[in-house]
Amino acid sequence: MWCSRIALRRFQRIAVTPLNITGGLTSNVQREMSTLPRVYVTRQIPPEGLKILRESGQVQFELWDSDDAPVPRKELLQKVKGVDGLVCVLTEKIDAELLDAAGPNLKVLSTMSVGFDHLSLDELKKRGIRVGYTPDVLTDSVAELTVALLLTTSRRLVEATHEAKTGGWGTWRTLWLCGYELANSTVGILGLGRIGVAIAERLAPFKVKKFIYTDIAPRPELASIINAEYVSFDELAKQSDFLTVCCALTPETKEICNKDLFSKMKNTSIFINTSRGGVVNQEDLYEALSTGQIAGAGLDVTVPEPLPTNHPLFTLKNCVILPHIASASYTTRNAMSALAANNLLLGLRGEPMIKELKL
Ligand SMILES: O=CC(=O)O
Repeated sequence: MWCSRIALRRFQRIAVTPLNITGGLTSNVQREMSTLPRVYVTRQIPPEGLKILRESGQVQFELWDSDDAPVPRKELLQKVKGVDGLVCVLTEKIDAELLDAAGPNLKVLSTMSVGFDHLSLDELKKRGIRVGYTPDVLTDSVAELTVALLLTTSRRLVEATHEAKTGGWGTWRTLWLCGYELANSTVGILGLGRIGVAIAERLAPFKVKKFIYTDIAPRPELASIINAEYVSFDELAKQSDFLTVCCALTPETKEICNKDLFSKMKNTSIFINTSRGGVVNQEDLYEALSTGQIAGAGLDVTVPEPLPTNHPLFTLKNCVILPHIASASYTTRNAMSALAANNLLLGLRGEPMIKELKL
């Protein structure tokens, strides 16, 4: 608790608004600044990124000075008019309408996310807009959270704390709140990338027997790090005791986890998703969980977000739902904001970004 208070205070000290940037400057400096590239930042991003933008002397920026709610679409469409650069987060849909509103000055988009399903890549490419994103810096945090969610789900921790708090804890019982253990299990990874490898590395000490994965094609270099075997999609479903989804959301992976997959899984298996909600058909998942087709699911991502509190998935004891927090550690979110800021500045200078999407 003390830790989060200190972090919050630090955040409040460093955070700047557009007013702080220009406030107190001489009119000469203000005139000079008005020739700098204009940037709109769609969220109050963590302090490291703001500091980099502010101290760069390279841009003038304005931001939606809140982290509580996304900038309303109407305001966003107004604010992006004529900007040279845009820093966004994953709640902003960057589509043809927005890019048209921004106009031809927009040269660089920098998203503070590893996922890019909120971006219309074709539209960005058509307009020659370069795109930065934030992979790698969040890998550890996402892998840690995935392991936490997996254990929470498989060992029924939410149910257990609820029982303890609400009087359900009677005598010690032999099969009460039993779950499934990682020792001697097969862990399947759907979409093997940096994050899948990092998850497997963390799970291996739990004495997992075997790692398997599927992807568009084998990825031997990554697989060799964790000694994972490439299998078909069907085999992944059939063999996995724990199936963790790590793929990006693309037209090809949309709702790839549906009744076809769930019907092939063991009724003792646990399904975990920390990638994007759109890869799952939630009605099929509800069916699989409520009929006992699979044992449990842990989801950090859903469609929509936030998931309405009256959504049927919330009624299931064997479904643990988190509010999209996989990368939510102070270190990681600051690193993401710094990378997003640096990508933007490099892009605006016409230099290679640290992490740039190939369009
Ligand atoms: O989900 C989080 C991200 O894409 O960074």
